[in-house]
Amino acid sequence: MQNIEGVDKKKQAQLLDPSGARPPLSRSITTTLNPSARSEVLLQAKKNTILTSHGRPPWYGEDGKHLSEAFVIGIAGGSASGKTHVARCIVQALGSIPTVVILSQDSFYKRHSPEDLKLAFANRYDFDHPDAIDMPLFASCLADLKAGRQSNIPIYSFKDHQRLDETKYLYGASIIIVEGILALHDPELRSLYDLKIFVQCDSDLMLARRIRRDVHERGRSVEGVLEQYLRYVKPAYDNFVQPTSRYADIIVPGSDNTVAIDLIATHIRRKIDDRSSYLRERLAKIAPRDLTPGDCYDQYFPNLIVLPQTPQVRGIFTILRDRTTPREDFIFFTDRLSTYLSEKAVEFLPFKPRTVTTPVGAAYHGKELSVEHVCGVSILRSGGPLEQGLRRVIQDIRMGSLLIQSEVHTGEPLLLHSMLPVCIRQRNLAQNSYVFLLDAQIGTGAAAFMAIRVLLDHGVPQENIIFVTFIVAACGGVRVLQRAFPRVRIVCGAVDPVLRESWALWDTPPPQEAKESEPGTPGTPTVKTKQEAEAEGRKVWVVEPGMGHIGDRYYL
Ligand SMILES: Nc1ncnc2c1ncn2[C@@H]1O[C@H](COP(=O)(O)OP(=O)(O)O)[C@@H](O)[C@H]1O
Ligand SMILES: Nc1ccn([C@@H]2O[C@H](COP(=O)(O)O)[C@@H](O)[C@H]2O)c(=O)n1
Repeated sequence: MQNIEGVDKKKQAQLLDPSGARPPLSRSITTTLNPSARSEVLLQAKKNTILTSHGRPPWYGEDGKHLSEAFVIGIAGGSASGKTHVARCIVQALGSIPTVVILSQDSFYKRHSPEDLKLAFANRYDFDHPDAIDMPLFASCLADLKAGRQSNIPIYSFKDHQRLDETKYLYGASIIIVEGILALHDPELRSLYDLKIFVQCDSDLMLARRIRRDVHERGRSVEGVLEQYLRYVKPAYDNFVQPTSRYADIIVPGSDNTVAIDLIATHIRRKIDDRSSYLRERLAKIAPRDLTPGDCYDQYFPNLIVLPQTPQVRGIFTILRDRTTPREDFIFFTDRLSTYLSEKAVEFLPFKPRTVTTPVGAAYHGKELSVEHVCGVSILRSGGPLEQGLRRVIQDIRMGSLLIQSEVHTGEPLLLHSMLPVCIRQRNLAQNSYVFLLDAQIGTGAAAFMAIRVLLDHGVPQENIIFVTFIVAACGGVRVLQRAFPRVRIVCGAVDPVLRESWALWDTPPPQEAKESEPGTPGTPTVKTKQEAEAEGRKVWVVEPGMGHIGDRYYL
């Protein structure tokens, strides 16, 4: 998932964070964009790029299953009738959108043979006939996206008349707008749409627009455009495109169409209900149980693996839990503990027999990893402190990340960004990949829940996911997590008894600073009333005894 694409990278970075620093981690991205800048960005929306304006709220329920499918709109109409324009205007009119993609039929032109290419460059290839489109691939990619799975769609070059070798990875859209001259032609495609639109436009206007666009953007000559138009485009429009207008729920004019677009946006907004529904709070409060480190975890958490509480482990935790521990010691012992946890986690990878010859000529019957793809994914920012340990245990491991941030006032998780390794992005690889998911602690379990759901959407099997974490709150969301995803293993360093709701202020100073400051001087934490904190702060769930904010203590 990408944020606000369709503008150049520099401008995008400025829009996301005017200071040029890393993306804001404790605020919703919407707050950094002024409305007119966002509106401009939405109108420039690139095709085949996921666009999000304020993060993706949970799209699944407590059982871990999808609550609903993406809402799909199919837009057909003649070439240059204004289909893309209508799609972009809908995106803009939707305003605050969770995640939306404009999927273009152009991506699904079939791969052409050298003979086809010769004809294409001589304007003698019929690109407007339904046979020119790979309809089964089009429908299967759309079905994947609609079901919330990732898809790797082809990239097409109009200048080369050819499908390129690379593909475009798409994931996470809750609204999909499909546009293309034959978007309403194929019955399988039609069955996937929740709303069908046909853009009706004068032929002269379409021709004039097409000449201008093809000359400026697609490297064509006026003569070539006219030849192709008369030979193929116009007849195909009359035979295949125009007749599909009968399937449309709404006919939109190809110009002066703002009223129609507003009506459509209102209709879509009504259909998209808010699905976040305070999942974090429910996870935190479901069947709380006061477990202590002495309890038998197996009974409640079949796949929770806790490090043996040896004096060494307890010693490391004592240093990490101590609020006076200086940062360099905190980093050192965090890295030690994360190495220890990673060693434990690697035990769950499959090994196969391997025999080697030792330097003295004897045979040694040992083991080697029998899995092709292993990677790590950190939940940012607090998963970062576990990376060093994993890298020590598996050299050169590919790492990805998921930026999951709490919504300011509800504390609900929002998926703001995902950067996943290729072995997860490609479904055929994901099915055989093992993934170490890293986060510092599991409190309510909301972020863990979302991250696991993302991996499952990509086809990673539950049994191949190993969640590595320092602390789990016994009475938090871990129970729901294990119930929803019983085969996901959770490797942790300790189980803490308490999880309580609290309000954190934006700029709470680190503990050492707070301790040294005199009351009333800058850096001293101010005691606020609940109302003041609510107005200024953000809702957080605190694990006790815990280790404090592990990401802040490690990085700041
Ligand atoms: N309602 C409209 N008002 C003004 N110009 C439009 C309108 N719809 C489309 N255009 C212009 O016509 C051209 C072709 O539109 P586009 O949406 O790309 O067509 P299509 O996707 O149907 O091929 C673009 O330059 C676009 O800006
Ligand atoms: N190599 C190609 C492939 C397609 N076309 C033309 O594109 C038109 C569809 O795209 P729109 O954006 O206009 O919907 C279609 O009419 C094809 O003739 C092409 O020229 N070259």
